[in-house]
Amino acid sequence: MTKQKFASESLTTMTEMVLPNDTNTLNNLMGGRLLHLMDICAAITAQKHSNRVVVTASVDNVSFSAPIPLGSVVTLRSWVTRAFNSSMEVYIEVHAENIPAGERLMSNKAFFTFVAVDQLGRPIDVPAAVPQTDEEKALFDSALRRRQLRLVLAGRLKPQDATELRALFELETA
Ligand SMILES: CC(=O)SCCNC(=O)CCNC(=O)[C@H](O)C(C)(C)COP(=O)(O)OP(=O)(O)OC[C@H]1O[C@@H](n2cnc3c(N)ncnc32)[C@H](O)[C@@H]1OP(=O)(O)O
Repeated sequence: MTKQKFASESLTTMTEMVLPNDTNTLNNLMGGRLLHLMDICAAITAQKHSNRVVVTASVDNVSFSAPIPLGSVVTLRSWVTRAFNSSMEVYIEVHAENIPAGERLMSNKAFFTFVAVDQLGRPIDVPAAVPQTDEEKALFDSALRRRQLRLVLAGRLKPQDATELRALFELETA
């Protein structure tokens, strides 16, 4: 298997129009529908990086700060920020556009974690992700901190073992 891949090789873009079936009673895109689209786009990204079947292991905080009205064009863009052993962190950002009005805003961004699995659902190692641009490098550098935070919150890592978080809060290591 390839030992490493550029982050840009996993770049995925998806574009959808918000239709009546996607909306709530205020004619805005349902949050769950948006999460579904984000999950698909991010999963394709993780597949591109690993060339494996992938499963969603976790989704970090997603905020819905502005409603996305019926008729908007939603563009999702994602790439693998960093790969660990079998898991990959995927960054995804969502833009909503009113094309006739010439308006475009970033509506959401989030980090998903996917795990590559074999045919029996067992985790399997993936290539390292190599960042190239400044943005990719910044997200790569901060990925270990986010990984430790989500694993602590999931009860999979003891807070005292979260070295990056301890350094962030300048806690004593002794
Ligand atoms: C695309 C989709 O929507 S798929 C459908 C929704 N998702 C699912 O059904 C997944 C269900 N969950 C699972 O199958 C399992 O819990 C798995 C495959 C995610 C993990 O399996 P485990 O037996 O716990 O494996 P293990 O403890 O070895 O962990 C494997 C990796 O998952 C990571 N992981 C496990 N849980 C989490 C979590 N909550 N958040 C982030 N990463 C996690 C681990 O850190 C590890 O990463 P690493 O290999 O890079 O170090």
